[in-house]
Amino acid sequence: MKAVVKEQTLFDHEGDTLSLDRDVNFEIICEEPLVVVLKNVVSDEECTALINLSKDKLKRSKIGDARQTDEQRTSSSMFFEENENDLIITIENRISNIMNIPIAHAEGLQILKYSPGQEYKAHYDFFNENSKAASNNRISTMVMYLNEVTAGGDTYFPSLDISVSPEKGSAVYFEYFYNDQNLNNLTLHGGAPVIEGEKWVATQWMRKQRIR
Ligand SMILES: O=C(O)CCC(=O)C(=O)O
Ligand SMILES: [Fe+2]
Repeated sequence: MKAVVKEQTLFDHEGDTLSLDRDVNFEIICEEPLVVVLKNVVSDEECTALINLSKDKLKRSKIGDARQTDEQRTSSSMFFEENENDLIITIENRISNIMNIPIAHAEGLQILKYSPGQEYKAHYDFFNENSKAASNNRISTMVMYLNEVTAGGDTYFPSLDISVSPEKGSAVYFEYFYNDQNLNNLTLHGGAPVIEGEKWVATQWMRKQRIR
């Protein structure tokens, strides 16, 4: 019989609560690759502030090394600068604690807005091994939901048969820094089309090495 050896994970928290500047509750919904749903990550006030600070700066989202627009991703988005303001500093520090990765490895926080019919088709967050960006590749993601979506907009993982419904202040975390590339590939995921209402999310991507 082949022994099942579990790989080490980045998210290394025990129990079901993280006592940070607020109490964040979490539940592991897949062990390998690790997928975690977290509640109470972002307060109502922070959700509102993130939306208000970004709404006049949104542009049609781009993807890939060439930064082109594509039907793959029809949302609008923007990035905050690192340490852009006190709110961003507070949230980045909380995220860094949750993701268990120093803030120096964090890309700027991205805000995404989807209107009805808009989606982000299934994709990997890590860069293709042949791309330039892969030399300091992404290793983990946390998607935070900033509003209540009336209908649709789930984050889905087709290879894992998992789907997470957006809930204001909650988040989904996953990582893809496994030695076994099959595990990384299982983190294929997408944002399902919004059916009614808007969907606002903040995405944090972490890199293997520092980028700031
Ligand atoms: O909108 C979602 O549910 C997923 C977003 C996402 O996959 C990303 O920002 O990389
Ligand atoms: Fe993604």
